[in-house]
Amino acid sequence: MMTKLKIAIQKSGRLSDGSLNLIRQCGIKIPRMKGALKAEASNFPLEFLFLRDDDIPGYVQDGVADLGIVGANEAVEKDKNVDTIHHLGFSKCRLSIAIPKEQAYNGIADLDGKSIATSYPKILGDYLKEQGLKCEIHEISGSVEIAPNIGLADAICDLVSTGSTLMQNNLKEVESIFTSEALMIATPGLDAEKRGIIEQLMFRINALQTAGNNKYILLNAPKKNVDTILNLLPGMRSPSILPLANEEFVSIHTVIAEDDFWSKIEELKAAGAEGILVIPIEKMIL
Ligand SMILES: Nc1ncnc2c1ncn2[C@@H]1O[C@H](COP(=O)(O)OP(=O)(O)OP(=O)(O)O)[C@@H](O)[C@H]1O
Ligand SMILES: O=P(O)(O)OC[C@H]1O[C@H](OP(=O)(O)OP(=O)(O)O)[C@H](O)[C@@H]1O
Ligand SMILES: [Mg+2]
Repeated sequence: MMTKLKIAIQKSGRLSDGSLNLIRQCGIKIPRMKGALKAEASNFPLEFLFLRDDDIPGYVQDGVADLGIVGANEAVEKDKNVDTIHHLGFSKCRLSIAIPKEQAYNGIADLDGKSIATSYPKILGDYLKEQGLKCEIHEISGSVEIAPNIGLADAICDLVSTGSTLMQNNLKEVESIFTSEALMIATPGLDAEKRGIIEQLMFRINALQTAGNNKYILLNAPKKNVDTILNLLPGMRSPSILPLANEEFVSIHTVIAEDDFWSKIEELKAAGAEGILVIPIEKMIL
C-alpha cells in the first residue's frame, strides 16, 4: 500500500481557513464531507484529521498524525516533543496581558501579587518567572476577557489580534509576552518515505510563500535612463528589456520584493518610469 502522510488541522476556528487554503493553493484536492473528521486528498498522498487545535501537538508527538498545523502559542504551551518545520505566516496574533482600562499602569512591577486569568499557564508562568514576579494564575479554557469583569481575576493574559475583544470588554493591553503564527509541526524521526512526502509538500508551500512576497512589475522607461532604473530594480536574475513602438522608450519586466517596490517607487518615477503595472505572482520556484 502506498504510504500516506497524516496531517492534523483545526476542525473549525481561527486556523481552519488558512490551513485549508494553504493546502488547496498547493494544488491538493480535499474532498470534504460535511461533519466528517477524516478525509483523503484525491491527488496527493495526504490524509487529513480535523481536530481541536489543543490536541494537535500531542497527536503529532505521539505519531497519531505525522504533521500538524497549529499556532506557535499552542505548540509552546503544550510543550510536546515535536519538530517545527515551517513558519506559515497566517493566524498571526500575540499573547498579551491586559488590565481594566481605568486602572493606572506604570510598568510590569504593578502586576506583582495580582491574579491573572489565562488559557496559557505555561507561557505566562515562564514569563512571570523570568520577570521575577509572583502572581496567581487562574487557568480557564475560554472567554478569558470576561474574568476581570466578573471578579475572577485582576488581569488576563490572552490572544490579541486587532484588540477589539479587549476594547469590547473594557480592557487595555499592557504587556505583549509572545508573538504567534501558524506553524507546521512534525513527529520527530519520521521514516525516509514520509520525509520524502513532506519535502514535496514543503516544495509547494515554499513556492507559494516566495510568490506571495514578490510581485511581477512592468514599466515603460526612457531608454536614456535604463541603467538608473535597472539599478533600482534588483531582478530575480536579470530584468527583461523589450523594445516599444516609440524608440525612445523600452518596457522593463522584472520580479521584485513587494517591500522593495514601495521603497523604490518615488525614485522610479523620478527616473522617468511610467505605466507601472504590479502583478501578483501565484507560484514562484527559484
Ligand atoms: N484573533 C486572532 N487572530 C489571529 N489568530 C488567532 C486569533 N485568535 C487565535 N488565533 C490563532 O488561532 C488559533 C486557534 O484559535 P481559535 O480561537 O480558533 O481556538 P480555539 O477556540 O481554541 O479552537 P478549538 O475549538 O479548535 O480548540 C490560536 O491558538 C492562535 O494561534
Ligand atoms: O484582538 P481580536 O482581533 O479581538 O482577537 C482576539 C480574540 O480572538 C480569539 O478568540 P476567538 O474570536 O477566536 O474566539 P474563541 O474565544 O471562541 O476562541 C482570542 O481568544 C481573543 O479573544
Ligand atoms: Mg483550542
